[in-house]
Parts: sequence; structure tokens; C-alpha cells
Amino acid sequence: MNPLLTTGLDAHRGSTALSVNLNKVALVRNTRHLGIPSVMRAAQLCLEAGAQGITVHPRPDERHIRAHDVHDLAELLKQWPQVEYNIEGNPFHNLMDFIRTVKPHQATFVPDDTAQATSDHGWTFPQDAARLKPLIDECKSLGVRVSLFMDPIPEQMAAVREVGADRVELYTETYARAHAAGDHAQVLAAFVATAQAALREGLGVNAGHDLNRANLTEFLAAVPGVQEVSIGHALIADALELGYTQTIQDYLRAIHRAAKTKA
Ligand SMILES: CC(=O)[C@@H](O)[C@H](O)COP(=O)(O)O
Ligand SMILES: NCC(=O)COP(=O)(O)O
Repeated sequence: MNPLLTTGLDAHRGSTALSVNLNKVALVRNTRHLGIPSVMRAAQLCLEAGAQGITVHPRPDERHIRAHDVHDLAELLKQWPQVEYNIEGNPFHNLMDFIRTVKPHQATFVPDDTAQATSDHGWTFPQDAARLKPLIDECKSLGVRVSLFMDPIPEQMAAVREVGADRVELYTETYARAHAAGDHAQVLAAFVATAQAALREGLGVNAGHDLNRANLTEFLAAVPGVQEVSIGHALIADALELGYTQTIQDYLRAIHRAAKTKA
């Protein structure tokens, strides 16, 4: 069975899927009209390298992912039937239009306001329950799994199940910050307790925000049942840095070819 399509305790039987968030590729692309770096090419290369999912977070101001990217990626992913398409955003802003037209595998509901620089908090229950419920029901009637972006608070997991969501995405920025400061034991314990509570409720567990190569292994080793991590900012930064050597060599070769032509 495709581990991306399982929920709850099934996660214990599979490993964690990596879904690459391409927002930051689009952010650089949007600074000129040349189409580079290409979001489609980035997706293709990530999938050829083994990534199991693609994530985008089309914000209403289109600062990075634009509407056409969401649709172009949906077309591309038809060639990758095992790959999960995860679209994130605020269902009270622009997200639901994409969910209705694209019907991705997963919709991740995030309570961002339009002025936020990036996502910085999860949903709050019971306050958000009544307005979320009809949209969760609609997603499920479309065959789209719903994940709710949540802070690491175990007591909130029962309410997530009651409102009908399939998964939670644990908002990991506090862990990442504590890890960078070298003092993360207490914060990590809150994520462990929240994942345990989610699994007890029969929810699937995703995680994301500021995860990176330095903090990921310890997080996944400690937190049970994480089915998917979505990673963008650090991963795209790493892809740049890991690519400098080959890129510089290619440019130097181009320069040397010109010198030879003149000689
Ligand atoms: C929902 C979440 O965790 C965010 O990380 C988001 O997907 C990233 O958005 P930006 O790339 O706009 O910061
Ligand atoms: N859901 C989190 C995500 O998609 C990527 O977050 P980040 O790695 O860009 O912080």
C-alpha cells in the first residue's frame, strides 16, 4: 500500500515520506520573467531523486507559488501516480478554490492571515471547530485528505478528531529553534506527547516548518508515527549550496571554451 495514503497507526509500519515544498523556487523565479528556476523542473528533479511528495502553499498575494503553478504541478504529477500532492493554505482565503479544481491527495489547512511573512501558529479548538467542519466535510466528499496545522498541544488532538480531520501537521518551528540553540529536550517531549495523543485518536501525523538536515533525524527518531515531513526553505537552500561546486565548474568550462576559441 502507498504509505502516503494511510492514516493513524498504519504509519508505524511505514517510513516517513518526504514532501518537497517548492515555494522558494517560485520566489526566486518570480523576480524576473525568464521562468528560471523552473518550479516544474525542480519538481521533476526532486521526484527523480526519490521525494515522495510535492507541497505548495499558494498564498493569496502570489508572492511565490502562482495559480498556474498549482495547476501545472497537478498535470505533471499525473505522470507520478505514487506521488502525493499536498496543497497548503487558509481555507477561508484562496485554498478551497484549488482543492475544488485540482482535488489533490491532501489539503493542509493553515490559519495564516494574509500579512504573515510565514506560517507561525496552528488552529485553536474549540474556537475554530464550527467554521472548519463544513470545509473539512467538503474536502472529504471530494476525496481529499485533510490535515490541520497544529501547535504541539496534546489536549487539542481529540478536538481535531471530532471535527473530522484525517491528520495533523505538527508545526515544528519551536523544535527547530530550540534545536539550533542546543536546548530542545523539553520542546521535543511536547511533540512526542502530541503525536502520541494524535495516534491514540486515530489521526495521522505530519510535521513541518524549519525542519532541516541537522534537526530532522532526531525529531523522527523521537516522535512516533510521523507519516510525512514537508520541507521547503532549508531544503531549497541546501540544494543551492550543494550545487555550487558543479555549477561553478560548468561556468568556468564555458569561460575556458571561449578563451580557447580566441587562441
Ligand atoms: C505551513 C507551513 O509550515 C509553512 O512552512 C509554509 O508552507 C511555508 O510557507 P512560506 O514558504 O510562504 O514561508
Ligand atoms: N508544511 C511545511 C512546509 O511545507 C515547509 O516548511 P519550511 O521547510 O519551508 O519551513
